[in-house]
This record gives sequence, C-alpha cells and structure tokens, in this order.
Amino acid sequence: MSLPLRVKLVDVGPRDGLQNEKQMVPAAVKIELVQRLQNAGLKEIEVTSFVSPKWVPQMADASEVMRGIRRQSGVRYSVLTPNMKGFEAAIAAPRAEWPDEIVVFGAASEAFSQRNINCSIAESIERFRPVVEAARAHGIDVRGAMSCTVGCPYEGEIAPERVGMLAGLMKGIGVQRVDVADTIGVGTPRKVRRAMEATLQHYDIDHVSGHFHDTYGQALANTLASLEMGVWNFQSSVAGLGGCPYAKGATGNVASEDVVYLLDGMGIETGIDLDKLIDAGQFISDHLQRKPNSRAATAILAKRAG
Ligand SMILES: CC(C)(COP(=O)([O-])OP(=O)([O-])OC[C@H]1O[C@@H](n2cnc3c(N)ncnc32)[C@H](O)[C@@H]1OP(=O)([O-])[O-])[C@@H](O)C(=O)NCCC(=O)NCCSC(=O)C[C@@](C)(O)CC(=O)[O-]
Repeated sequence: MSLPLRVKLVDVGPRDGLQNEKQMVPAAVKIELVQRLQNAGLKEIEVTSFVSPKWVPQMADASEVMRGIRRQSGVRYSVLTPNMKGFEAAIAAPRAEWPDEIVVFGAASEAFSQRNINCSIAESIERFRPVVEAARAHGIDVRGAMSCTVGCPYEGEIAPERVGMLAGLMKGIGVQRVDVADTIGVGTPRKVRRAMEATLQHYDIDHVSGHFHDTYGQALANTLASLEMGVWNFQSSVAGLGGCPYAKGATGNVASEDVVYLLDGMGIETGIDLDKLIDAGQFISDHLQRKPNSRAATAILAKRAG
C-alpha cells in the first residue's frame, strides 16, 4: 500500500486534552483555543463532551463553549455524547450551535467500559443505538471512539478479536466511522496494525482513524505504521495535552505539532500551518503554566528564541 497523499487531522485538545486538567479552564480559554486551532488550518476539532459533570467536571461548560465558538466554514466541530441525555443537551441550542458530528465512545475492554461509562460493552451499544438514530435523523454525523484497542489499564493486553467485535457492533448500529484508540499508549506498531486490521474487517480505510496516546513514546511509530496501511485520518492533541480520567497514568495524545512535523517532512499534505499550530500550543500551555509537551514545538520555539 502506498502512503496517503494527504492526512486529515482532528485536534482533540479542547476535549481529550483538557478533560483531565485539575485546574478548571475557563470557557473563554477553551473558545480561544478552538479559534487558534482553526486559524492554524485544522478542519476538524473535537470541542467538548456532554457527559455527567459529576464524572468529568472540566466538561461541565459544554453548552457555553459550543455557544461561544466562532464557526468557520469548512471546519467541522464534534462533541462526545455517551447517551440520549448528552445528545439532547448537545442539540438543545439553536441549530447553528449544533455539532457537525457526535462521538459515542465504547471500549474493547469490559473493565474499562464499566469504569468509564458505568456499563458493559453490550449495554453501551444499547445506549448508543438511540443516540445514533437520533443524530442521523437530525443530519448529524456519528463517529465511534473505540478505547483500549491494544491495552487496558485494568485487563492488560486486548486481543484484536475483541476490537473486531466492537467495530462490528458499532457498524451494526449505524456508526459511520470509528477511531482505533490506544487509550493508555502501550501499543507498538505490530499490535496497532492488528487492531487496525480487525477494524478494517468492518469499516473501509476512509472511515477508520488512529488515536494514539504517547505514554510510552510509541505514538509516532504507530502513526507511521497506520499510514503505511493507508490510514489517513488521525487524532492528536495540540501541545500533547491530555489523558483520560479513567486511565490512570496515561499521558496525553500524541502532540499535533509532532504529527504535522512528521507529515510535512514526508511531503504529506495536511493544510495545517505548523507555526500557527505551535502558537496555539503555546497559548494553552501558557494558560496551564507548563511547557508544550511536543518535541517539535520545543525545538522550533528554541530556534525562534535564537
Ligand atoms: C455515561 C455516564 C453519564 C453514565 O453514568 P451513570 O451514572 O451510569 O448515568 P445515569 O444515567 O445513571 O445518571 C446518573 C446521573 O448523571 C446524570 N447524567 C447522565 N448522563 C448525563 C449526561 N450525558 N450529561 C449530564 N449529566 C448526565 C443523570 O442526570 C444523573 O444525575 P443525578 O440524577 O444523579 O443528578 C457517565 O459514566 C459519564 O458521564 N461518563 C463520562 C466518561 C468520560 O467522559 N470519559 C472520558 C471520555 S472517553 C475517553 O477519553 C477516551 C477517548 C474517547 O478519548 C478515546 C481513547 O483515548 O480511548
């Protein structure tokens, strides 16, 4: 398989990146981050999640953030909705404030499903079914995030067959595309390839994306392995923000800046301006009073400083 000529990157920083932050990030800062990401050329941004504020307090301002973002034409905005309550909250606003896409999120691990969304895998699919139907009926696209596709913090290694089973269940309820997520960043290229292959039994290559956390420093290798399979949709987080509240010790997603540096260097088109992306990462890192967790950003910022 030849490498894709272009890649679509979804920046999940405002959602996956910030959901685990201890300090509450004001809605205005989240809105400004979305603005800076779209100014940098991101065409898809995962903005927030409509989940229980008791479970994830950082996302309690989901409606305010969706109301506040200044939409640009050609940019798609997605939000997580684990159940009908979340979906109804996401569309309680005027149509102009609806998400373009909602994300239902399941897991290939039973234990993670219980800890993350308080139900079994089978129950999660039954909860998602009406959400998917309602979203499609409202003209909203549906993505399915599949967590723990190579490893689980509670169950250890996850067999590809379980990933295939989850992908089949997602397909069965009408989920249009899925993310193969290495939630705790334990994957290495062969394992990630097997999880991708299991998913590709149910979805075509255009509807599968890679979502890699960088806990063990393998995310770029896993990105390259997926590119070599023809995968051209990826998720990443500006400044390498993030971690999942129900996956202790897991670090953030691979930094968007590092992925863009990799793709630029390989001549693969993203439409993203790396300098502006680094500025967006610097903006949120300044707010959080830490340095961007991106090797490329660190190197380029050092060069800029002379
Ligand atoms: C799914 C639930 C809600 C089930 O939680 P539950 O307790 O089983 O839900 P419930 O239906 O029994 O309701 C309990 C309470 O929550 C409320 N509630 C119920 N639903 C909602 C909602 N949508 N929005 C707001 N409130 C809600 C509901 O109204 C009720 O309130 P109370 O009567 O006690 O005051 C809960 O487990 C939850 O919110 N979990 C969130 C987990 C989460 O956001 N995790 C992080 C995202 S996943 C992730 O990061 C992985 C990913 C996607 O990035 C990919 C990867 O890397 O793996």
